[in-house]
Amino acid sequence: MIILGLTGSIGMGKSTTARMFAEEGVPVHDSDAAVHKLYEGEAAAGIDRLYPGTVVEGVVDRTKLGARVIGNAEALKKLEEYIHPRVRADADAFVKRHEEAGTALVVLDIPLLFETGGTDRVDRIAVVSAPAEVQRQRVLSRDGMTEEKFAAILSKQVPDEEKRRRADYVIDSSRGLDHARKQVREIVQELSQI
Ligand SMILES: CC(C)(COP(=O)(O)OP(=O)(O)OC[C@H]1O[C@@H](n2cnc3c(N)ncnc32)[C@H](O)[C@@H]1O)[C@@H](O)C(=O)NCCC(=O)NCCS
Ligand SMILES: Nc1ncnc2c1ncn2[C@@H]1O[C@H](COP(=O)(O)OP(=O)(O)OP(=O)(O)O)[C@@H](O)[C@H]1O
Repeated sequence: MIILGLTGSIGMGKSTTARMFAEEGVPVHDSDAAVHKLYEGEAAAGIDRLYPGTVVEGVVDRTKLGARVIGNAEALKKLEEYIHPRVRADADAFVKRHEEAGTALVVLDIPLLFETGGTDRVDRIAVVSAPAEVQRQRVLSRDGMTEEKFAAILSKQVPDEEKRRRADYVIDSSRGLDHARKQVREIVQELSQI
């Protein structure tokens, strides 16, 4: 089985591209969705202990938690130490399930693939990318996003240029959905033949 790691910096179009892989019939594990799921259940009590006041009615409030950790290196590190091993376990179980089922290709959608040393867990890497100006416009048009928040997040991410350099495939999301879908299809075709 081939494990393709899919990643990209904030606003590069990673989630949109992950959906395209799923539409091609490739099983996709979404790290961010795993975080959401954990925040809605298992991890809520632990997060409430670490960051009192960020859990509302048993569910982690991401805006409240984000306000505590974005731009605060120590707090973010503590959160990562708590949540990343749990997300990794979820992804490992997904891989094991598909290995046992004889699946040929799976995608691990990991926003922080490079930042968290996840590159060893995948066979190939696809990076979703777009020019910095496109990224900036996309991100700043989101509700609740500010220049400061954007800068704080970017400073925690491996630069796009380095990601592109270290990738096996670079998917350009700045030339429309059809263009990206074509690239996704080509990758799926190539990797399904291995
Ligand atoms: C800080 C939190 C609560 C903010 O939630 P919110 O829904 O507002 O934002 P969202 O998750 O969509 O993230 C926005 C952008 O920040 C980036 N980002 C999130 N966490 C991190 C991090 N630890 N380091 C660098 N970038 C990060 C994401 O990749 C994304 O591009 C949330 O991102 C979180 O719990 N982060 C820690 C877990 C994590 O590392 N997740 C990302 C990979 S699984
Ligand atoms: N191939 C594409 N063509 C046109 N627009 C795109 C393409 N891919 C993504 N977009 C647009 O870019 C924006 C960001 O995309 P998306 O939410 O997939 O990014 P992301 O990388 O997952 O973001 P984050 O890491 O912040 O969660 C969205 O508005 C989406 O519609």
